[in-house]
Amino acid sequence: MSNRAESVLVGLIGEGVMPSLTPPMHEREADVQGLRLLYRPIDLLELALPAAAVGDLLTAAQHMGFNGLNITHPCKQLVMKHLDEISDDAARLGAVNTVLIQDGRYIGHNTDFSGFGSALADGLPDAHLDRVVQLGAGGAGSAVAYALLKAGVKELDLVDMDANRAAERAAELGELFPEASVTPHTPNELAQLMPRTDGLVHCTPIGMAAHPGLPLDIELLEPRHWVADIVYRPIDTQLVREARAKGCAVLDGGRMAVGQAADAFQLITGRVADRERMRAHFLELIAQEEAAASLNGGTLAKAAR
Ligand SMILES: NC(=O)C1=CN([C@@H]2O[C@H](COP(=O)(O)OP(=O)(O)OC[C@H]3O[C@@H](n4cnc5c(N)ncnc54)[C@H](O)[C@@H]3O)[C@@H](O)[C@H]2O)C=CC1
Ligand SMILES: O=C1C[C@@](O)(C(=O)O)C[C@@H](O)[C@@H]1O
Repeated sequence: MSNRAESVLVGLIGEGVMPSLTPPMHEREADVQGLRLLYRPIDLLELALPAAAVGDLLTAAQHMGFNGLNITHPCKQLVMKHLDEISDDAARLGAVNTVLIQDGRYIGHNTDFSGFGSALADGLPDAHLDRVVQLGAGGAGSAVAYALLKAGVKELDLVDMDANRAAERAAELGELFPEASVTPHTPNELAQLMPRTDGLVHCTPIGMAAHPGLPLDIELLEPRHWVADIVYRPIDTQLVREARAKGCAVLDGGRMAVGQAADAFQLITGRVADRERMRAHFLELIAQEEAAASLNGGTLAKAAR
């Protein structure tokens, strides 16, 4: 038996979270550090609960002695009205993916943006950040764009096939970062944008096992560009492979997945996670998944993200 101060109980609330690699990443890191930590997925689909149940689940988690929660699709905005305190960045970004339960209070943070930010700094330390093209302005893309602007990107070209979404996100981000220029575009403008950019960040689902292929004409990529993909199932997406073959400096999507987990681990446990050790474990898990999928004829697509 142990209490909240002696061991750590964490959950992940969202739809389709059973295949998530975040629980094993936290548990392994805690094991190595000699910390007793259990991390359970709480899947709204399995429980047949609507996204609006997130508030009741927070209360239940508090009653049951949870120390913290990760929150994912479709609850990252919905959860905010149930919180007692929200970090400045999460409030500005308008999304929470980590909730600490402390002294009966709920405190929200966002480690998607901080995880991408540290991934970029660690994985592409020499990347020029004056001008960046970002493809995809959805949920994850919003956190990534926020991180890019915080990292000092001066001109961010936000490209999405949904022109309204690109325009809305660009306007929101432009207000948050008035010193930068954030411009919305559609994919048919990429031929004009790529020759002017330092790097490309990819945040659409293209390249996932369920959506194979390339998100842009690969001829537009030059060896001087750096490329960051956030898709990590598979870890070597076609974009990652072809960018590497061209000689581009490349960041794979696993870096962000590990970054968000490492930052949440630190917030929840108060201990610093060893990111390289966590990444090595993450790559092991992905390799196991990819090997199992190739035995089953490519059903990696079943994994949610
Ligand atoms: N590395 C990590 O930690 C994470 C990675 N992901 C990856 O990021 C991908 C995107 O996730 P979300 O932003 O949550 O999805 P989302 O569905 O909220 O957004 C995707 C956006 O891409 C746009 N889009 C789709 N196809 C496009 C194309 N061909 N050209 C231009 N725009 C296009 C859509 O209009 C939409 O705005 C996921 O599929 C997943 O693979 C997601 C979350 C975390
Ligand atoms: O969106 C994501 C992905 C995630 O849900 C996962 O399954 O790894 C974990 C969340 O913390 C993060 O915000």
